[in-house]
Amino acid sequence: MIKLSHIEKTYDSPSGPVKALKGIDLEIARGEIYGIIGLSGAGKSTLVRCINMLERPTSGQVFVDGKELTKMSASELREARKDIGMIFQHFNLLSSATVYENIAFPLKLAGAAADEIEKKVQPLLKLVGLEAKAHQYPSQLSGGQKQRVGIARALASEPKVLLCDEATSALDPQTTKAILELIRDINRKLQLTVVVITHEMQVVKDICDKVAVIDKGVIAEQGSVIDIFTNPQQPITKEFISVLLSNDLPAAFRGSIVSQEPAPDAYLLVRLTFIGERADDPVIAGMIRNFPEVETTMLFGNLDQIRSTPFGRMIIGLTGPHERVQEALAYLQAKDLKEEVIGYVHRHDSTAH
Ligand SMILES: Nc1ncnc2c1ncn2[C@@H]1O[C@H](COP(=O)(O)OP(=O)(O)OP(=O)(O)O)[C@@H](O)[C@H]1O
Repeated sequence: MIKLSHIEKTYDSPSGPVKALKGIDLEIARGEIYGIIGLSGAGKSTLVRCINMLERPTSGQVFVDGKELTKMSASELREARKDIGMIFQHFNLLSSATVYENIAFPLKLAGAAADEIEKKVQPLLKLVGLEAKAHQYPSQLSGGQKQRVGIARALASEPKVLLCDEATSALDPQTTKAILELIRDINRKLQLTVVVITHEMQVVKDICDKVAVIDKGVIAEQGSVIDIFTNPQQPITKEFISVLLSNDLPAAFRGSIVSQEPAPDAYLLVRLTFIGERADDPVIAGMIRNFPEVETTMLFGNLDQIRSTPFGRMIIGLTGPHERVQEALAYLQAKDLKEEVIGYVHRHDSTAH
């Protein structure tokens, strides 16, 4: 649905050229919700603005729905942009217009008649849950309601693509959840392709099917959200994920020295990640049964979900004869899960006294 081919964007600034995008290749399939995550200044806004040509790339090609936007004339582009709706962090509503008028605005601009506008705006008001607010002004609305107006307005021209530029960054966590749910609902109902620009991994986790991590104008890593979450490759990706997944040691071990060498009475700490149906597998029970000489302590565990895929994380501690502990570890390694050896650590909490 969207194809970016070697996009570069260089801005001229008083202090010299700024290379905001340095060769971006990206493909987004129809109906997908695609996240683009990056730190401030990474180039996210530039990238999303290149998709609808609000910003013209310095070089490279942009295709939306098979049409190359980068070679269109201004009038062709105006037409093509009807396929691309956009919502913004600060909503960008007309303060002197009512909710109804804001939603109707793009239709009015396109020269639609009042009865045609009415026919389109009413269902949109219903879709975003603002029927009762049609005649209020933006100043009378909450942030979440303002973004609902932004979404309805973006959908008025029946686009195939919705671009969301930090659309929930100005909202509290609860309102963010509700708006993300609405976007996903719309994605399903209208088969809309959605691009979500964000600096928050939680947003990616809650709504996106795929994600690209952008860093200093290049794509550092991209893939399905579940793969990126469970097997991040780049340090920047790991950093984004670490905000959501605590990599702290369990309290009883925090502050202790982690060694890769076995030591008497030390626990071998192992972090396990279970994905999908494997999340229910009785792997630990099997290990305990097979290695009765190894004492297994469950130190941390949580079960989460990414889209509809269960995703479990656990830290266990193994103690016992060195050989047996190594065999137990090998047993885990042979199983279909991700394991990461943290190292040998001594407990320092009260239970050790
Ligand atoms: N109009 C402009 N003129 C000059 N430089 C610009 C312009 N717009 C953006 N830049 C620069 O391009 C780089 C990428 O900016 P961009 O706004 O795309 O990043 P971003 O990831 O969206 O960041 P943020 O989340 O802070 O908005 C930055 O170094 C920025 O300073």
